Amino acid sequence: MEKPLLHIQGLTKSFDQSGPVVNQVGFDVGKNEIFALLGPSGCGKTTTLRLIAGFEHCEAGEVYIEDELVESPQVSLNPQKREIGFVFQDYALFPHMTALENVAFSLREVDRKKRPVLAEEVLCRTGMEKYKHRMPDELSGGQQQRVALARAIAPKPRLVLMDEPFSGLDAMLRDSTRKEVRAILKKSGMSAILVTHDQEEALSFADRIAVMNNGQIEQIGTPEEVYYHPKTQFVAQFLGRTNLFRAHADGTDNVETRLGPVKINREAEGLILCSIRPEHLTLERCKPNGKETGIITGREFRGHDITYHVLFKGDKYIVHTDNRLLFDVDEHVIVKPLEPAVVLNQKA
Ligand SMILES: Nc1ncnc2c1ncn2[C@@H]1O[C@H](COP(=O)(O)OP(=O)(O)OP(=O)(O)O)[C@@H](O)[C@H]1O
Repeated sequence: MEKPLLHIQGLTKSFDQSGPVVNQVGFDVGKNEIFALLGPSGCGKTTTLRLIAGFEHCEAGEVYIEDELVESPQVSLNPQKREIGFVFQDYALFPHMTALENVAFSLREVDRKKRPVLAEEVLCRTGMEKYKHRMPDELSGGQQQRVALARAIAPKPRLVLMDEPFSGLDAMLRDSTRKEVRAILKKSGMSAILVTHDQEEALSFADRIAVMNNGQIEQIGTPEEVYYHPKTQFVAQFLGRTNLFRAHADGTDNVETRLGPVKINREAEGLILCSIRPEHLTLERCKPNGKETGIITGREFRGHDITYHVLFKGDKYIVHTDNRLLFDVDEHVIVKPLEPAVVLNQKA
């Protein structure tokens, strides 16, 4: 495998006696890779980003950029020397400078005369050349964010760090800006780390995701891996809706459950906790048969798909179907798995 651009191991940081807020964090980011740190508020994402940037100092662990040690308890390379670009939630553009001046300002290392030409070229790449003479308050949120991105990538940093860059935008603009920013980063061959608490954003924006909880990484994988093959209950629940159930496994990849026999994604033994996504279950209409049938207790119609809430043999299930499977509340159904359930790791 090609050497990673960024390598982090055992990174640990505490602010006070209450224990580490970043605890033994380790991951790699490849060249041209977009990586996301995803987790709930307060789990340590921003602190991890600030440690990479050099705005905080760690008490244990190491950060390497292109094999250069930039952060450890003994080493703390000046943030400017790390060659990192930043994009924050509040854009942080200088209000008294035009878009072009904002971008040119980031090119302090470049000969003064060449700055406007280079700045214009980068604004062009982010589709903002038309607005180059506008002041930040004459631009929409999405446009300001694209100028902020142009400013971050203009000096050709080794890595771009983005902290909740889209959360100030409304839903429609957020989607389109996200797509554009991803395309710009990919076209420029940049590596980036996105910090977000929004799972949909991480799933659609990143090549790989690290799911963080309580200062630690619970799982690293592609969007498909973390969504469809969560390793822990936290990852299963944080990445979207899911159905959890316990079962006794007998060393095979089949378990007997109240749904009947269910396939699991690996051989297991003993009491196990499993997760199955709502879209991996389906419903079949049936005649009422006492406790053997389920009943639809609720439905959420969302146009292209429908989510049903089902009570089946005393357990509640969420089942997600396309809009051709129509049931009414109180109808009798049975719940059937379409895909194997995922066996979760359980903490001892
Ligand atoms: N300068 C600081 N001094 C003391 N505690 C801090 C400091 N910065 C962060 N913390 C604490 O560290 C923990 C992790 O914060 P951090 O900002 O890294 O989390 P986060 O996952 O980015 O959350 P959010 O999405 O809310 O920003 C929190 O409990 C926070 O209160």
